[in-house]
Amino acid sequence: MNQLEGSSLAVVLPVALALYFLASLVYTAIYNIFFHPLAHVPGPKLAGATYLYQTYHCFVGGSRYYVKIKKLHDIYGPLVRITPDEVHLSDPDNYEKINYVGSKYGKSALYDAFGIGYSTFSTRSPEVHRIRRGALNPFFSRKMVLELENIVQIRAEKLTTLVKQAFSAGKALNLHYAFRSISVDVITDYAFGQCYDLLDRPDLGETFFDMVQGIGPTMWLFMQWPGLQKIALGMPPAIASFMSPPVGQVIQLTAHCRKQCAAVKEAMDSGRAETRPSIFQALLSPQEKDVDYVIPTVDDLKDEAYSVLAASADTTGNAMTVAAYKVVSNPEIFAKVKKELEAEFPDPNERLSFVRLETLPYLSAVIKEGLRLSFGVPGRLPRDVPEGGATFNGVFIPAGSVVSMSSWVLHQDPEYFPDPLKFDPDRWLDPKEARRIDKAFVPFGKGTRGCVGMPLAYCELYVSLGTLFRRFPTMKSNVLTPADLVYDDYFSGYHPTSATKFHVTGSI
Ligand code: HEM
Repeated sequence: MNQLEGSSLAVVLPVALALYFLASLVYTAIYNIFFHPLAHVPGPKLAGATYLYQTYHCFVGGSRYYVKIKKLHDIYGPLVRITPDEVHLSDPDNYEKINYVGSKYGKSALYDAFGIGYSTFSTRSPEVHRIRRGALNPFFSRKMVLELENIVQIRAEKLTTLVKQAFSAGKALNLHYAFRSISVDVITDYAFGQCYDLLDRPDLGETFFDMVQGIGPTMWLFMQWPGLQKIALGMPPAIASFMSPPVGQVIQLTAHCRKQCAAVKEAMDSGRAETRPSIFQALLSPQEKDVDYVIPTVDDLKDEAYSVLAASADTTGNAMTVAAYKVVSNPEIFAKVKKELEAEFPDPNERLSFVRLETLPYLSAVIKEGLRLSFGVPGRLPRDVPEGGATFNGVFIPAGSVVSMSSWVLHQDPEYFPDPLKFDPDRWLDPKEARRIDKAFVPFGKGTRGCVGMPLAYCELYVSLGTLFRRFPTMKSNVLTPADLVYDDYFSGYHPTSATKFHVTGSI
């Protein structure tokens, strides 16, 4: 081959590859729009044609595809095709058709993007999930939460100390981070038997939470291009951190979880007892398990630990932040909360027990509004349609397609929540109305795949908020704008890094 032929090949080859790529993109788009089994579902043509539409909204302007999806429902109705293979639903009547106990709807391929395939959270098959979830359930049951309530009470006392220290020094306390730290300290103490003690750090865990938030975008990246995940996570940590700090952080956090799991397994193998049963010990023990239960390896356990940590931190933190901010910044609501708490707990320094706090109707309504407007997981929860397909609002969706619903859409449905963005505890006070609107209230999901940590989350919310409101009745908050309270969706919702964080000031 002479030099001329070599150089023309160097030009022709990339052009040919580009043309091939373009042609296959056009071919796929035409197929998706006109011949795909979901071609009959309404929605923007571009969203049905290519995944790049979703990618654009997940990366540009914060990760806010969930906001766009709600707007698409206003245009297209209760079913919207949001990717070539996925239909988003907005009618609350459909929620329990998908999310019921014993549901045959498995989790979609999106869950592979988390890279924690063994975890109960990411397990896609309903059959395998039933066995894994069965092993996890007893550890997070209400009974167990009541037995281990002291773990939460210790953090409520620490929070009291932190507020007192800040107020007596004339300083503001950053509750945004303090609430998240409570959540991580509780779960690491409760489930791992080894507390991270973020509340004791001078930055209240800010660096830890910045790291967790930094991991977020990689999830969308791996979802869009799954091949990247194996390459990225297989890299030596130092190289990964150099090439992509967030991927380095994923590797670092998983390595940390793995180390904890290995230490417990080693202790169990050598017959050393833990001071208190941990989730690892429970999962490694064959007692009271399904006959098909397979004892997990250390790597499997690491997936479970990582998922429980990630699932609990910002979800609980967001709910506490929204509830507390809305109460403290609204004197009328704050006055009602204080009156109810003072009547039940005349001595502000007594321990406010979870079961007594739960009986207070107004505080309970405040917590429900906090959960409603913090949205739990704001984005969609995608599920594979099982064999036989399914019909939603008269539209048939074939098996193998993905259907999804989201709290962001349901929690703002005006038929259930008039003036939806108003923080209005009163809407929960009439028991008949509360039962009606409960249908569209899904912060924890529902059914078989609903949140396993719900009893623990409620305990944290009641005890931390009840204690704070009772002991600091004159505290004031800084002012947050809607832009400070919006979420970037990385499955958990994260306030943008540039957002002003929730602080309180006051005197003691
Ligand atoms: C206010 C706090 C919380 C909210 C709003 C929340 C919300 C949710 C939601 C919506 C799901 C369903 C996710 C899906 O379908 O993919 C879920 C699942 C899950 N949550 Fe939570 N969560 C909270 C706290 C916790 C805590 C404290 C834990 C700790 C144990 C936890 C552990 C889990 C796990 C392991 C799953 C997966 C369950 C399964 O697939 O069987 N969550 N959570």
